[in-house]
Amino acid sequence: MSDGLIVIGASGHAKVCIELLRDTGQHVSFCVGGADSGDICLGVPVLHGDEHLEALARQGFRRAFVAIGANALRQRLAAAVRALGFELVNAVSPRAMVSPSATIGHGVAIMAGAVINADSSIADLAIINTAASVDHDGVIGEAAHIGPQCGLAGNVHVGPRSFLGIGSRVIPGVSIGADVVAGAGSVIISNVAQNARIAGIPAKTMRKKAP
Ligand SMILES: CC(=O)SCCNC(=O)CCNC(=O)[C@H](O)C(C)(C)COP(=O)(O)OP(=O)(O)OC[C@H]1O[C@@H](n2cnc3c(N)ncnc32)[C@H](O)[C@@H]1OP(=O)(O)O
Repeated sequence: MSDGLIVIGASGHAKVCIELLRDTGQHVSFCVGGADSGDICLGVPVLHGDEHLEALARQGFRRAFVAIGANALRQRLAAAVRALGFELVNAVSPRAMVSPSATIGHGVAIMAGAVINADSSIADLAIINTAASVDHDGVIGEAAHIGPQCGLAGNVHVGPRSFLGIGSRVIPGVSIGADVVAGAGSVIISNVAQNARIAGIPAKTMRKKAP
């Protein structure tokens, strides 16, 4: 069995995650990217195509991290990787502040400067991006992405696969459904239904594009 770690993805998000993993003393052996990925990602050799995962599992690799920004795709790939027998590790910056009473799932990324406060829960595959904060009793759903510099007040719930764009703000007690997209700088002051696309101050449903 190999101690080395496989990162799925070879993009900008993967670069940040590779550095987080290195910061915690972990060695990334290979990235698995798409056909159009480069050959090297931050010094890590890139294999092209998901079919390489099966071969890596046969070679004894057992630990993986899915570094894909797109939420639904990250969730699908994680299921495939787990089915091959890989364990999903976390990439948590030593420069993040994670409360000892918070619960953190598997395959989670928490970037530098992020703060996760008391009794919060961060589900599998969530991303808490650079300098974002999740205050007390927050609940972040599976494969959700809290963008850089977002500020979530206490008791905010974010559903699975939802994305809050950079610099969004959420007042206390708000519940955001699954698969929501909130534009950069949204100020969210009331509950949001699943699949909604919202933006603005205060955040409102975005106009549909003309066909
Ligand atoms: C480390 C990292 O990089 S992590 C990644 C962080 N990424 C982000 O934060 C991205 C956030 N993305 C956004 O805010 C995008 O604008 C989205 C997803 C909300 C919308 O993107 P699109 O679907 O392409 O919408 P589009 O650009 O066509 O805009 C549609 C309308 O919404 C408006 N709009 C778009 N974004 C916003 C916003 N954040 N706030 C207010 N209005 C907005 C546009 O002005 C446009 O208005 P109009 O119809 O009156 O002209």
